[in-house]
Amino acid sequence: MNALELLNLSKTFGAQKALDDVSLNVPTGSRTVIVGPSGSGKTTLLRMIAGFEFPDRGSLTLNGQTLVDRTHAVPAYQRQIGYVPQDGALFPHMTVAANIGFGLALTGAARTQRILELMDSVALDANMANRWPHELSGGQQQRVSLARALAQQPRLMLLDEPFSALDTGLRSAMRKMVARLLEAAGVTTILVTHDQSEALSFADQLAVMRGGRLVQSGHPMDLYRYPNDEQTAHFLGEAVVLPARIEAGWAHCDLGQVAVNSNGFSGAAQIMLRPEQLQIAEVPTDSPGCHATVTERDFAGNTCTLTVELSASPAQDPVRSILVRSTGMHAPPAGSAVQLSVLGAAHVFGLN
Ligand SMILES: Nc1ncnc2c1ncn2[C@@H]1O[C@H](COP(=O)(O)OP(=O)(O)OP(=O)(O)O)[C@@H](O)[C@H]1O
Repeated sequence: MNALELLNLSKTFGAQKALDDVSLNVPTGSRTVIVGPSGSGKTTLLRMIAGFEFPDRGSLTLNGQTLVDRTHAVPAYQRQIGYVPQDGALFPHMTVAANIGFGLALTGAARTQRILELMDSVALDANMANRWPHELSGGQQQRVSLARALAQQPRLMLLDEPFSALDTGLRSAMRKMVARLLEAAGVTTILVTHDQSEALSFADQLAVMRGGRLVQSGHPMDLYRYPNDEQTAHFLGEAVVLPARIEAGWAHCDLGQVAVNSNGFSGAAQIMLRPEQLQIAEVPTDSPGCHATVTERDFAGNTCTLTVELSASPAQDPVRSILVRSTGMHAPPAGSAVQLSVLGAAHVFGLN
């Protein structure tokens, strides 16, 4: 069942089209991530769901209740939607406890008890209750902001780049903690980010935006493996894109013959492989197979990205340089003669 249904939403600011006919269903209890480059319309969409922005066209329904359509709009404060903005937006003149309890109807001991429960749920120590926002780290401020939003028992939680101010280690720990917490609370969540690895790891539904349009949505693994177009492929990770001739389930390209899921299609096409689908072996150059030379080694600890130059390219317009991922410790150095083989099938653009 869908918690939220967005239908044909459009919004223009002056001459700038911020949202262009966006439709999306958000299943109940899911974690949907909206990802896209800067200016693609993510925040506008989130603010529209929250009720801070109104569409020129389209409608928005939450748990069967129409929040916005041509005839009416439910104001933000009546929507029961939690919103955690990028900077946490804590009230600077209120303590942690007062921030979290801001909208709570409870009083006395019951109020204190509920605030402590909420602090506990976001892993904040009870002795922080009387601190001021400026006495907290970025991660702690985010957790207070989240606890404040959870206190309202929202029907939907909106998170706008909530981890962007945190350093890499804390960011991934916070992401896991928030995912666990929202799952345990059964709250349907929409998170906005421009960070593709964050999007892939947090989402069970991923929606990719570009230029105000929603270009693709689905399970993150499906979008990573089967992107609709080259731009989405590159946005979600490194991609090796090659021209090919497809015939009987095989792509004939600069890597030789590569398996594809072509659904009976034959003809010219662009194919895509992720660098981790390419295996590299150091071999003498006279053995059969696809030969290449390592031209660059980019060491990043546990992984290493190699740029390799193909030795012989049968295509008229050869793709000479491609990326391959290898384990950091055993990656051959620049200048090594190597042989490439492909793991699994390549994706053919234009067939999904
Ligand atoms: N209030 C506004 N007035 C005028 N233009 C706006 C307004 N809000 C957004 N825009 C424009 O609409 C487009 C979409 O902006 P939006 O903030 O939704 O993008 P975004 O994907 O969230 O970007 P970022 O990742 O940089 O936050 C941009 O071109 C932006 O300049």
